[in-house]
Amino acid sequence: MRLIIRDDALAASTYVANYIIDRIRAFNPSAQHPFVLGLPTGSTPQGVYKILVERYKAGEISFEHVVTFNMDEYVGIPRDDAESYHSFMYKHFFSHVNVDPSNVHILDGNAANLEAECVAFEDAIKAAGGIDLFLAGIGEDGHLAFNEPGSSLASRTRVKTLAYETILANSRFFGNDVTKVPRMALTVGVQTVLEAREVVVVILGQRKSIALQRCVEQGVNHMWTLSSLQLHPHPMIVVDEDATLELQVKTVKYFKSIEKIALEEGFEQILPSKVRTGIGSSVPETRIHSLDDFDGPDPSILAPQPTTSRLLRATPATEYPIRSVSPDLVPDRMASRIPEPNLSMRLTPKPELQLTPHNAIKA
Ligand SMILES: N[C@@H]1[C@@H](O)[C@H](O)[C@@H](COP(=O)(O)O)O[C@@H]1O
Repeated sequence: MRLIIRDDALAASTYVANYIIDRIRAFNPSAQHPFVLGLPTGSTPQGVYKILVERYKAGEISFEHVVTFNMDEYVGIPRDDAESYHSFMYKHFFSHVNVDPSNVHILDGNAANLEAECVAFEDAIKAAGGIDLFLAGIGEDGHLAFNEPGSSLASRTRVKTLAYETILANSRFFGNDVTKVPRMALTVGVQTVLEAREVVVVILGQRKSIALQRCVEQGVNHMWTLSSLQLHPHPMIVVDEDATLELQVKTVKYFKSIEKIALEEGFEQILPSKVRTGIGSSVPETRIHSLDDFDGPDPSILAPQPTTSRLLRATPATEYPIRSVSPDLVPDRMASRIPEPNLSMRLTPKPELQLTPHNAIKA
């Protein structure tokens, strides 16, 4: 995991926007081989969207061949409601850049069959070749998308009941009236996020600092679903100083030193090589089970998915660049490292030559 710490929200957002732009440019997307970007909503990513829009307007990046998948959407509020995630995305991003509307995928929280909508969303991700970079934010309880505490770490896109804390936190967008906040949402699952080739999470402000601490310094735990990122091969969390308030000083120092050394060595992040190089490289075969694959008696029950990414497993491990080869540890006995003693230098004389009271009298 990489944890990038910047002084403030603007610096953190700038880092993330530049990072996404660099990735898209390096990928060199085309209509046949578009860059697939997962996107979040919330107040946190607004700074990133603002910078992406500015850079687009300055002619520095094009989203023409970028396919997008949004993480989540409320159930039951009209698509054109000011607080729907459809409205959010068009207001903050899509209406300002050259994303092709047919490349935009946002879950429909008003679909007649919500479960079928979720299955179709997973299928659309699969058809697009999987997500290249999933950008995300988190809730104060460490939720990723709407994967609330207790969500299965093997979950996929589904209907989710919102935790009361989330309803309370999001009521600020609904005139601070908790009764106006939708109780349900459609959300990608934890496993859907983990299958992206790269995951970048932005965390800003003191109110997210406990969640960051739980997810970075403690173990993988379904009560803090962001912690599942520890299972991903290429996760990056970008934070401002305030978000680090609950971290140990040594954790902060460690991640800062890692970034410094990486920069000195001339690289920022090593990625799976072939899958990242865009045009000309083959996209690994994606095998994600869907309801169609299930031929048992009850199609609503899917076999548990493994926690490791099928997409990433599709790429042979040898295609991942290796930073350095660490020599194997050969266990040895400490004694073999100690030179043979020089007997003439012994501090304790030979016992037989030692003058004891007994042989002193004899002498
Ligand atoms: N479903 C979204 C999450 O994807 C988002 O990360 C979270 C935090 O939002 P904010 O950035 O406003 O704190 O809000 C909602 O719960």
